[in-house]
Amino acid sequence: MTVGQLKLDNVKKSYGDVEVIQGVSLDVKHGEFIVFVGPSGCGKSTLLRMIAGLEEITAGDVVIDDKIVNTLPPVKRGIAMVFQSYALYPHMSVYENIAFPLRVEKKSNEEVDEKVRKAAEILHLTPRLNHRPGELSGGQRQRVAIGRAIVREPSVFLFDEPLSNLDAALRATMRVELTKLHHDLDATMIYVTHDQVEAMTMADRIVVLDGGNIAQVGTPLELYHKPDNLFVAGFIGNPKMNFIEVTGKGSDKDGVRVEVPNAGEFTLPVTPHDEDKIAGQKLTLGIRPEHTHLSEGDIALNMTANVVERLGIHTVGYANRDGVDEVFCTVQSGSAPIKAGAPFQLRFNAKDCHLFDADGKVYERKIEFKDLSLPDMN
Ligand SMILES: Nc1ncnc2c1ncn2[C@@H]1O[C@H](COP(=O)(O)OP(=O)(O)OP(=O)(O)O)[C@@H](O)[C@H]1O
Repeated sequence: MTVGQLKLDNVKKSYGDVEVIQGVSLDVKHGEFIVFVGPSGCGKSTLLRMIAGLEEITAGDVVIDDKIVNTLPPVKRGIAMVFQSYALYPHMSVYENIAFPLRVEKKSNEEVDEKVRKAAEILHLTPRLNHRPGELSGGQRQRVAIGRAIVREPSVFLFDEPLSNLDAALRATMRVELTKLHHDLDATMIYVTHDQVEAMTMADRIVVLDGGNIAQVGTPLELYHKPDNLFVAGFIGNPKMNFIEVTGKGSDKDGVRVEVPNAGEFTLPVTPHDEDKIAGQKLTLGIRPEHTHLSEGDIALNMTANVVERLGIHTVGYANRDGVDEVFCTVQSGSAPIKAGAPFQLRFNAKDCHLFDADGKVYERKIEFKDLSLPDMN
């Protein structure tokens, strides 16, 4: 049996009449780094707590290493959880904080010492073992909390927004450290965050949750380039994908014809899933900011820039479309010629567009984005 496998089989959770997890199924393989992401209230923490055994499940099964654990208490599930608040004991040394779960299990002093020192080495805490938590930085405290999880040698690590109390610079450093730790431990990790940069940079696969349902599961680049629906398209990517309401005109072998208000009719290279439901339908065109240009592109929109953010590596412009109630975002590298308050023409190509039906479901693109075929970084 391989350890570190997790399976969720149609798990549900209700509080009274409200179903906050509405039937989630997921297979996690040994060694995967899975990130649950989604807006506040979508059920990320509840799902994680159901896996941990901190929350009863209303229906379905949680299976860890081939064993249904629905009714097992947290300590018997082979998991270890790291929370946003480090929950360290202030009067104990770093050593004793890390040792704590082993002391509870009445392990011998030799075993405790071996495991604590090994964890401290992995986490670069060896020089701090005699310090109290109050003498450590936020990042170091979070590493102590992770050390306490490591010594238990769990099948699955669960993280609930572990970096959200840290400042931006420390978060970036800890992201890299956690990714390395995942690699060094070869452990299965489930990580909850509302920060999509954390999700994109750390995950092998991301689970996007929307209102207690899985909106899509995939590698970061799959979600970025092939979103299944409007929700995922709008959630993954910063700055966000631009959306324009368009009217369906029909379809042929080249794709779906749409009318873009104040710009004209264009054929987008996508495959309709329901040919009858195109003409006259309100559809949504999506275009990523980095696919917009100032000089080239089949589709041209007249805009007025309102805010220009110069970030050095690139410039982000926010603009209103003349005569249409939309705010557009564009990204250019180098020094962008658009100026706040000035009119300009924003252009993009039909081949770079995504198209979503009236229910928000994507029409499959006929052309794949190239970098989707990049080899996996792991
Ligand atoms: N004990 C509870 N009783 C009733 N409703 C609850 C309880 N715990 C959570 N909920 C509801 O369940 C839904 C999901 O909550 P959950 O904390 O899992 O969301 P989340 O995605 O982790 O959000 P956040 O990012 O804000 O932490 C929310 O609508 C919340 O109000």
